[in-house]
Amino acid sequence: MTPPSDHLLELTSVGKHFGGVTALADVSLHIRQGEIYGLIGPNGAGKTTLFNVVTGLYQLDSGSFDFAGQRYMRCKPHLLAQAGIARTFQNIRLFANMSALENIMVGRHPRTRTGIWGALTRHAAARAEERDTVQRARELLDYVGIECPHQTLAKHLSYGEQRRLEIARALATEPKLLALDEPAAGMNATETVALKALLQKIRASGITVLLIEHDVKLIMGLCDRVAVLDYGKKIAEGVPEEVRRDPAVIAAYLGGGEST
Ligand SMILES: Nc1ncnc2c1ncn2[C@@H]1O[C@H](COP(=O)(O)OP(=O)(O)OP(=O)(O)O)[C@@H](O)[C@H]1O
Repeated sequence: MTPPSDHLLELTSVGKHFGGVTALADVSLHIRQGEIYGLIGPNGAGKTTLFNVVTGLYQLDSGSFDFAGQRYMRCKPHLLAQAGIARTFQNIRLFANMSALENIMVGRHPRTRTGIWGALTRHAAARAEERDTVQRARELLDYVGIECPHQTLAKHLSYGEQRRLEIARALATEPKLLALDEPAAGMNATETVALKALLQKIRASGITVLLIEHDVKLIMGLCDRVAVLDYGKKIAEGVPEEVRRDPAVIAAYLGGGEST
């Protein structure tokens, strides 16, 4: 099935189980080109599992997903990265002892052409590509608002800068879809405001964003549409105001102790 042209990602009846646990049950949703799509739900609702399915870390048990008009079944993470899906993780996963610049350069890998041989023999094409990689990494550091010297080790950046560096590394892959797993987790109010502005800038540049977030204020103020998962099922979807008032959503959060 070819999705309508503005559907960048389309999940159809996706199911995923771990032994007796149903992490995703018959989940169908689509994400439109150019929107910020929020995914919320109580702890254990299946949000990260959905991310892991669409980034190839987990294989789905049933259903299908299409990305940019192509069906992906049993696809490896690096192929999905090449297809244009980039992600960050719930816990920061930077190379702590590499510089901020080098962390971003690693992210360019899916888009480089000369490969390991070229790098080892250092022929002209490989040297030109490396210059481009460094240049693009510098631009991305500026783009996400990291102002420290580029050689600063990742571990010496502030918490908010480390989170933004992860986003820069994901952007280095030139994604069509940027999937962010709780990017505001642990941020203070000032850092969250800066993150919100960055995500708006990313959307304005034409990149579609899929966002898991427990900060409901951020989700409601930022997302074009929101889906709510509960016990692996999609219980609501719509514009933020609609979803906020949905009785099933209110019940799920009150029942789950309103962790968000
Ligand atoms: N690798 C795994 N092995 C076994 N069970 C898993 C695995 N990954 C997730 N689960 C289970 O699947 C369910 C959904 O988990 P998931 O991490 O996707 O939820 P979540 O909505 O992201 O939760 P949180 O907000 O706490 O991160 C949970 O019951 C979880 O224990």
